[in-house]
Amino acid sequence: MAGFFKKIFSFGKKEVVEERIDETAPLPPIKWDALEALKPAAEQTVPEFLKRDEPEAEAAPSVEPASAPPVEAEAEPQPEEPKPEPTPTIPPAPEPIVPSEPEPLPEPEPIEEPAPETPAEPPAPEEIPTPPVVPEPAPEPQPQEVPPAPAEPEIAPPRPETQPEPAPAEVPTPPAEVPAETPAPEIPPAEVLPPVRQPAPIDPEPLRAEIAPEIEAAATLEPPLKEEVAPASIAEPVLQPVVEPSPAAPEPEAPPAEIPPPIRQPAPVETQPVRAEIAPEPEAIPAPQPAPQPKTAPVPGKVTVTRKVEQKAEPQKAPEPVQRRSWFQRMKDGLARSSRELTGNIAGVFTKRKLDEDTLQDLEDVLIRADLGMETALRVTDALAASRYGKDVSDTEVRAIMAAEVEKVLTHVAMPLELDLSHKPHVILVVGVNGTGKTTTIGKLAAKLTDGGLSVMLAAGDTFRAAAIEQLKIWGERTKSPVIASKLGADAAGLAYDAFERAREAGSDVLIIDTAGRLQNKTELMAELEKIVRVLGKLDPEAPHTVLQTVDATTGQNALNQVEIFRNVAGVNGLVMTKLDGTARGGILVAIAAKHKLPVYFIGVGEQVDDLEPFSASEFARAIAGVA
Ligand SMILES: Nc1nc2c(ncn2[C@@H]2O[C@H](COP(=O)(O)OP(=O)(O)OP(=O)(O)O)[C@@H](O)[C@H]2O)c(=O)[nH]1
Repeated sequence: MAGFFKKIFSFGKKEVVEERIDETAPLPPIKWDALEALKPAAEQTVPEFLKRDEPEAEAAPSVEPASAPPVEAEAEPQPEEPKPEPTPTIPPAPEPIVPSEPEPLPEPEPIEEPAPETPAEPPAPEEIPTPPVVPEPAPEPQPQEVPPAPAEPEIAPPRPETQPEPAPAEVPTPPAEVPAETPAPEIPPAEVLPPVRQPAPIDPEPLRAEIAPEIEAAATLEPPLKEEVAPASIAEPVLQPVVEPSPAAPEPEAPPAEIPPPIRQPAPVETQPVRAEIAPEPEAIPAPQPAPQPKTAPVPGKVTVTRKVEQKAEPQKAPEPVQRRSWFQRMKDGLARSSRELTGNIAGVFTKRKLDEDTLQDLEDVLIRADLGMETALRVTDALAASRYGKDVSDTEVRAIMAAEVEKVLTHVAMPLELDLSHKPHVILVVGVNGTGKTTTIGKLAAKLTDGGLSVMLAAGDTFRAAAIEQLKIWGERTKSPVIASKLGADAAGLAYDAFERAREAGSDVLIIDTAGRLQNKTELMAELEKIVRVLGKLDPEAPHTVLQTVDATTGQNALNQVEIFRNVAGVNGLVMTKLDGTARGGILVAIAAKHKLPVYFIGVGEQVDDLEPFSASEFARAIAGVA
């Protein structure tokens, strides 16, 4: 078999190459040496080729080195010696190539060499260069081979030469063509040939498959290079499209397997629509195309901007009007806990019971536990007994009587804050235990005053806490009111004095002075407050004109003591009940009012600037009694 193969290959090449070889006659001797040195065992076959090559031309030897090795490889490679043999064939190849025409042959050889080295599938990338090499020899032999009918079989030999080398297993394929002449023994290889030839183009296919996205572009180039030349010529064009659509590179993995086959046929049509789709879709596919994104930035930019604008505009405008509630409703909601507890207990006392001493005592206990105070509790029970004693009484009737009596108590303290603007400025000193809402109340009040057209100046008299100073500055910014502050730990009285002068110089209508509320050191606190009042009196004997104390409604009965202390030390002449929202002890306001009879100017039911409202005895009484 090996002998036949060699002869056939040599003949086919001889005929084709003879005319070319005439130009390079000196090469024959070189082949002798190379062949002999390379394969001593193949000397038997070598002489045959040599005899024929010498007379006809150099082309024969050039063909032989390529064909000879495979022939031997066939006999030996089948056992497993293909690896050592391909290497010897390589050196002779360059020598015959030296002439000029055989150059195409040596080129495919070096290219094929890497292929056998990587017999596995990975050689795919290496096979890519092979196709480009094939076209070079192809055009040349074609003119020569075309005239004879065997042009195709002749073209095949060069390919089998290239093919057997890339895959040692395919080495027998070249002989497959031989069977064409000897059909009987070679039938199996003949069948093998077609698949073998196809695999050669198939090898580049996997490469295309990997570069699936680019294959489309390559397909456009295929039409001119249809048939066999396609793979060789495709190699170069494939690289070009690969570079261009590289952004689509990430996608090839999944689609390539399916795409490759159909892509070749509709190649020209597919490439265009694909590009067209990519162009308009940069928005939807921004991730896969990192580079083009910045170029298409305007589109996503517009989208994001519109979304942000809508989101900001809608939520801000929509909820605001919805949250707007009447002051009474907000106060009622704030006192809901206090009211529920109180009314619930009242209902429990008067369920299916006639009003007697026991029920009156139980009601008195309920009102006292609700922080309304002893005085207010007695007022309610006395009023109820006077009209309903010995009769069935519903909790609704009890709550109505309670609301009326509470209102009577609060009416005397529910007074509006009056500012004597004959004083420039009208000085408001705000005192109270720390955490009761002094600074917050100052901010809320400043907002009301500035909204009313008054000029306000703020003084950060709580020099013990940096946070208090900063908090007041924030309120100053909100209300556009200047804030006079000093270093941390500075003398509060000195600051108050300076602020008074500054406000007077500025012509401010109102000066609101914040103070510390450290009850931990009562003596020191008292001394500080007394000093502030004394210093302010030096500038204006009537200053401070208003001394507001903030009372935290959540503190319960302790608020009574706090008012007692600050009233005596700082001369408190007005109250602001804070944190009435969410507390169950709102009744303390009634107790404070009944005991101290101090004006309650405002109540706070929240932390927002609008959560400070003038105190209304009727509304508060109805709210806490649960009367609509
Ligand atoms: N829920 C509610 N919280 C309030 C109210 N008034 C004030 N607060 C909050 O109570 C906390 C204390 O308020 P401040 O204004 O710092 O009290 P302060 O008396 O100045 O405290 P010091 O600076 O430590 O003396 C803050 O978190 C306020 O937001 C109110 O009416 N309702």
